[in-house]
Amino acid sequence: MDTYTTPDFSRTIPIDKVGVDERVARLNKRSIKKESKLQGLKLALSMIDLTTLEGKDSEGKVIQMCAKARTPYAPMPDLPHVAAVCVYPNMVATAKKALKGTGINVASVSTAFPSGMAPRTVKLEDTRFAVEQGADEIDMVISRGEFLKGNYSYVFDEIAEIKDSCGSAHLKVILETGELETYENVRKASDIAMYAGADFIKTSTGKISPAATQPVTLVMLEAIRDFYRETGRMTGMKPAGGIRTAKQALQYLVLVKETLGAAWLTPEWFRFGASSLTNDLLMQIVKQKTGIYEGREYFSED
Ligand SMILES: O=C[C@H](O)COP(=O)(O)O
Repeated sequence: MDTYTTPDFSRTIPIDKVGVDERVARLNKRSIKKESKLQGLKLALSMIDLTTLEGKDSEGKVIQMCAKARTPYAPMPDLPHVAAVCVYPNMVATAKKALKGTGINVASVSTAFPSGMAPRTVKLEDTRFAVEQGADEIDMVISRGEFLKGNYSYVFDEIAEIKDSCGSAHLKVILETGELETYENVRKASDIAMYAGADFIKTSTGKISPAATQPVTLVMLEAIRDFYRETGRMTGMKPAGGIRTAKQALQYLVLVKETLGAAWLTPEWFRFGASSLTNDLLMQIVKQKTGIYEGREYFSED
């Protein structure tokens, strides 16, 4: 039984913005040596939620993306597969079928993604539909308008209700940090999501700018660390949107290791939400293994 008490969310935890930015800059200076770099690149590949969230998505595109998810680069069949594919609810069944027996999860966005501007009943139905279609993971958005009005109990209750409707599917809660205005709000939204039952907290939908940034991710990682100290419960982290290069991915892994420790450096606890990071990781992996840079044309579209 849980023995912790839910905090008073009207209290604001101050964040030292300069300190956060300086810590990120300092950690970005770490250089990663050859063998650890290869390991880091493969690890990052295994942590990707390979994503397509376009209004023009088709079954064909999703099937193609699932093939890439299973075998990121055919000439190196020993490379890890990605962690999950992330799609709209009406593409879940297609992805589930294409990934049968692979161990790759299907994540579905939900709750009137990306805006979240729909009644609660619609959001619950959206979630139940995705779960019925076979989603292993649900990526919901918080109600940013209610949050910014200070209606924290609304945001908390909504997350808790969506969590209930997920059944055994894991719940990722998207804060859409680019709309939250301050680091203090990012911290508060992280805490609300975790105390309401989030399995993961996620930065962004990828639909508005700025999407994931390293300072915002650090604020969220520190919230996860403090929540773990308080409750003993681990929560996963997913930066998403705008992460396109292997260099960025390795920098994120350093942030995780230094803030939460090695226990979080697995696909169970850390993901990258990305539509086009895979090929840059593959190019760098090939470079590390062979010394040769293959051109982008050698890698299939994500
Ligand atoms: O959750 C993932 C994002 O929607 C993907 O964003 P991206 O296209 O900038 O990689």
